[in-house]
Amino acid sequence: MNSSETEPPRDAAALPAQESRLPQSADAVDAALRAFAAAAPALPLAVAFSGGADSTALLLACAERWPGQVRAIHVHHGLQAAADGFARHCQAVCEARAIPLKICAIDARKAPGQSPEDAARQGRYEALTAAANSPWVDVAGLPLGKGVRSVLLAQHADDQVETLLLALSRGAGIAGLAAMPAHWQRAGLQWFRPFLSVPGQALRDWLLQRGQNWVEDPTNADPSYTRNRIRAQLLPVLQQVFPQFRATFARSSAHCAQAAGVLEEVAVSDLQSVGLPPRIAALQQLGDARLANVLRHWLRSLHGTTPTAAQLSQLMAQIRVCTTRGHSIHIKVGRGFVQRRGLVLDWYNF
Ligand SMILES: Nc1ncnc2c1ncn2[C@@H]1O[C@H](COP(=O)(O)OP(=O)(O)OP(=O)(O)O)[C@@H](O)[C@H]1O
Repeated sequence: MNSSETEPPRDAAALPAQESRLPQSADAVDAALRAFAAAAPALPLAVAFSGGADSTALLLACAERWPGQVRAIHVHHGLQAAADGFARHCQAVCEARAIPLKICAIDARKAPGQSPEDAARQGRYEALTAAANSPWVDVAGLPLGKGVRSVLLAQHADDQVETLLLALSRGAGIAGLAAMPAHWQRAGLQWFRPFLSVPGQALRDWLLQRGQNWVEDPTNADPSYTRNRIRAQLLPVLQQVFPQFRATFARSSAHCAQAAGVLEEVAVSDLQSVGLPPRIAALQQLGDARLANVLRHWLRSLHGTTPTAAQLSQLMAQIRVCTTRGHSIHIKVGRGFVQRRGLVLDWYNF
């Protein structure tokens, strides 16, 4: 969810006629949940519950499938006036179904150089991790034991397409075009996105079928966010020109995810051979693509920084011409500098 003013929860009964149609696409929700259940996620699980349509559908679908094994975590960003209303809505949904809920208030102020969305996302992951890992009580306040083992996020097929288009617009490489993973592990938890194959409209249809309301984040309609412009302007055109775009774009992202895995393996092995810190003579033995790959990996995995395309190509050019003892290298890269120290490259920042 992004920011700003409030809107009352939407009631299925009060929706305009055209939104009340119930196409077969709601079946996509059940199919996705069946596929997710077949992967036997570790229980109990928690759904990251914003109160919006997507996570409301995920929470209810999971609660139906795993009664008594599902919890909800709502992060109160405090960023917009509507935040109290979102939290109240989450409370009401969970109380009605006896789903244990934790509401975590965070102060998602951005650090210098960070976007407000990144600050909110980072704060949200930290809060979700802490809430998931700490003890739970049921709705009557009785202990339910230690933390949950899996956390579920409700991003869907349209979100995945938006992520891919945003990556393309930045000129991202293979790892960026892989878009969002459906499963990963972090901080002792399994994280899942079970709805990545489900169109956003199917989730809304599924909720309407059940007469379940949700909160509409007013910032989702704010055209100053690129993601919102993609949703409002680009996706309808894609739908007309490439009706299967959700599935085919997802397939491309899956190919990229696989290729990114191979590149990572090659980078790990090349970094082992060039050594730490990387030896210049060993780097010079690599072809351009592998040199770029291993330098990116070195900078990201060891120094937590990503070079721009221009910085990387400048660094590579310097490595190539570094053939004399007196040749110095000192280049701004990401959040720091790469410099030559004798036979090796060093990275430092202030
Ligand atoms: N305030 C929040 N508290 C808990 N989980 C959240 C919160 N905001 C987002 N999430 C989780 O992260 C996912 C992606 O968030 P994003 O902001 O992209 O979507 P959203 O518009 O909030 O989705 P939804 O329709 O579920 O509200 C959500 O589907 C939800 O699972």
